[in-house]
This record gives sequence, C-alpha cells and structure tokens, in this order.
Amino acid sequence: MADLKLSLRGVHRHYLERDARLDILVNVALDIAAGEIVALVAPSGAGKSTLLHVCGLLERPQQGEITICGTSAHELNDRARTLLRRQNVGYIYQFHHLLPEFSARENIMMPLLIAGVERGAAQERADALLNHMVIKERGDHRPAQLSGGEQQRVAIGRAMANNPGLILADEPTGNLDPETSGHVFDLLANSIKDHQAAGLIATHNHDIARRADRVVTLNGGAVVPTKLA
Ligand SMILES: Nc1ncnc2c1ncn2[C@@H]1O[C@H](COP(=O)(O)OP(=O)(O)OP(=O)(O)O)[C@@H](O)[C@H]1O
Repeated sequence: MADLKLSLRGVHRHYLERDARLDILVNVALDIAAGEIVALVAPSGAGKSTLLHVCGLLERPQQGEITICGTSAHELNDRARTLLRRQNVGYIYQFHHLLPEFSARENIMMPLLIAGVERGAAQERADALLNHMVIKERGDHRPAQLSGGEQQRVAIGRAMANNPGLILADEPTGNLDPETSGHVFDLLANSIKDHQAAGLIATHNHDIARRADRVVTLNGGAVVPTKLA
C-alpha cells in the first residue's frame, strides 16, 4: 500500500447563494502518495481553489472524509484541525502572500518560529532553504526588492520550512513568464520529491501541468483523471 499523504472520500462542498445551492465538489475521491505530484487543471470557477481549501482544512466540506498524513480530519475540532494543518500542510498562492515588512529569510523562518523552533535553528533552516531555492544571496531583501520569480521561490521555501507532508499550490506560476514558470515549478517539484511529500498543484498552464506525475480535472464537481492535448 502506497504511503498516502492525502486521501479524500465522498467529499461534498456546496455554497448557498440566496435561494440557490451551488454544488462545487461532488463525491470527490482523491489519493496522493508520498513523492507524487498531481496537477489540477479545470476551467475558471470549476472549484479548484475550493478543492485546495478543503484539502488544506481551510474550509469544511458538508460531507466526506479527509485524511492528511495518516490523520483523519473528520472528527477534529477547529483547534486540532489548525494543528494538523500547521504540522502537515504547506500552501503556496499565486501572489506569494509574503509579509512585506520582513526579509526573505524572516518570511521563511516565520512558520518555524510559530511552531516553536528556536531562532538560531530556524535561521539555519531558512538559509538552507534559500540555498536550495538558489536565492541565498537574496536572504536580506524584502519581498518588494525581489523579482516575481524570486518572491515565489521564497514562498516555496516558506511552504517547505516545516517539512510538510502535503504541499498545496494555487496557480503558483500564474504570475510569471513562461521561462521563469518552468524553473519555479521544477524547484517546487524537486523540493516535494526530495522531501517525499505529496503535491496538488492547480494551474491553468498546460505546459506546467504536463510536468506533473498525473493530471486531474473537475467534472461536474468530481475529480477525474484527464489527458492534456
Ligand atoms: N464563499 C463562497 N460563497 C459562494 N460561492 C462561492 C464561494 N467561494 C467560491 N464560490 C463559487 O464557487 C465556484 C468555484 O470557485 P473556485 O474559486 O473554487 O473556482 P476556481 O476553479 O478556483 O476558479 P479560478 O480558476 O477562477 O480561480 C465559483 O462559482 C465561485 O463563485
């Protein structure tokens, strides 16, 4: 049996809008194993961000089971869900969401400090990640002093800081030119594989999606495998 880092079963998520009910996720089943990268490609509004939020325990589905790194989130209260997320999930957004007043190094240190890691050890880990992301010499720069690709590499470093078992990325290269996109995706993919984490990456970019181990889409709210033309 593969070492599953993410497992969804029978997941339903709807939103209520006035009198209407929008069924966004319908009976979703999805497994992602350690070292596996899955691209999620679907039209705008299909529910990609909703799926990522549900996987990352940022939104509760109305039905279904989510298991992250062997722990079922089903029966957990909000506090325990937050802990499970902090310890096991790294999130990367299209617009990096770095803290503007802190340096690249401090941004990467932040989740470590929140997790109670001692400052010196957090700095060492941040420097190793800056090195891994090939932006070692940018550690003292603030986000506004970095290029888009560099900012996104810092965001990847921050997401990887706690060594999470699951990486969720929402359009991580959506803001970058094609060459930088490929480079940033490769750095992200290598980090995920090196750490034997699992990755779920939503993207509109088919060239990026093709670099994943497999591609899925949302069809009527269900997650189904797809082949890109
Ligand atoms: N909190 C909410 N309340 C009501 N409807 C919502 C809410 N969040 C999302 N939706 C709706 O659910 C649908 C799916 O949204 P979602 O953001 O998951 O799509 P997406 O595939 O990520 O789109 P995009 O590629 O444009 O980012 C959309 O129709 C959206 O308007």
